[in-house]
Amino acid sequence: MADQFVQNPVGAEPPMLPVLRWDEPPEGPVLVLLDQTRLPIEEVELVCTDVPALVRAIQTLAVRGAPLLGIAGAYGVALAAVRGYDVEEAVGLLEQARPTAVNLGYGVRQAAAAYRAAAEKGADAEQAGQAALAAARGLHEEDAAASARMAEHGLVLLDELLPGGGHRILTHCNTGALVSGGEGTAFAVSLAAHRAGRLRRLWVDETRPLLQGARLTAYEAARCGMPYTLLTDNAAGSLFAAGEVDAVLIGADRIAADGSVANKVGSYPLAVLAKYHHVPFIVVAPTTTVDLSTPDGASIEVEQRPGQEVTEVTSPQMAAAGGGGSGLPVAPLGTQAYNPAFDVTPPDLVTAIVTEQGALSPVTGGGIADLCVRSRQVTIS
Ligand SMILES: CSC[C@H]1O[C@H](OP(=O)(O)O)[C@H](O)[C@@H]1O
Repeated sequence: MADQFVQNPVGAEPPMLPVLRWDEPPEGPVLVLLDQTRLPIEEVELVCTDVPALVRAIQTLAVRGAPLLGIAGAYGVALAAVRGYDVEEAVGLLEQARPTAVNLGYGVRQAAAAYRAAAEKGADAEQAGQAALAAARGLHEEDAAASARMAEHGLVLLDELLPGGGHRILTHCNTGALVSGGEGTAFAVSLAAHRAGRLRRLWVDETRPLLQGARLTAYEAARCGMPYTLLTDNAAGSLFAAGEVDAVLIGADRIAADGSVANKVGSYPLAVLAKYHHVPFIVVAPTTTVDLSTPDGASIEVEQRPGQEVTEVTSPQMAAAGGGGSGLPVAPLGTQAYNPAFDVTPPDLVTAIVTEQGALSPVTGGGIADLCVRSRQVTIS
């Protein structure tokens, strides 16, 4: 099966992934997603014609990753509006679809605000729907631009922190084009290093239990012809001990006002390892991931996911092959499992946060709030 997807030669530059697009076929507007649960074996499109379908796609991680969730949420409001569904009901469903990534609520609120503003000015439903769609398209374009700027700022920081050429970068989960309107967040920095001839190795954590690293980051790195090696999450420590990691690059789902970072579970242990081994731990995220209304890490709601994701190994291909459930048990039936989707890294373990506005230390660099004021003119209460 793996030969359905052949690794590209080093240096390859494939077309952008069709991660998410708005389409208007004769039967009505739709949101078309690349179904990330089917990757890397199959590249399958998922067509959402209504908000419940999009909510299911978000909750099953067919579409995922903080910045992309914001974009999808905004398009979801537009989909409800142009198809004549209850927009306020759609806003509620979308905002609640997943709790941790602040971008989702931000994108939904941006599109909803555009819809309401148009309606208040006398626009009819179609015109107000188009206003929501324009807001979604704007968010999509802004995120693509932010991705490019984060890649630039991140590579400059890597070169400053790691003079002397080939960087060996450890990454966790997936932070590439599959989470973005552009080429991603942390992955985009690694890709920029690769394009500049300064990526010696990309160490890819598999990222149990949903394997975003093995299934998605390896897929993206292979497409781009990057020198990557997959590892089990519990092998990361031995890489640090062997001196094989020059920097850790990860994304974020929510950054609190004190610089605490919520990200895929397993990020916090990497931050502790990085601190112990004096390795830079760098978070790469757009300012839409910063939530100044969340004061600290303890205030971030961490999504708890079904224990079945831990006690079974599953894939859509297994489900399609038939049989009982879609999963292969790896624990006794009835086993209870602890399955937080994220963990929180305190600011003192974060070397730098790179956004589209630049890089700063959350502890010594003037604080994340200062960075966001410059970028989005947010008011600090
Ligand atoms: C840069 S956003 C990517 C971020 O989202 C992932 O979570 P999930 O796969 O559950 O959506 C993970 O936390 C990544 O770092």
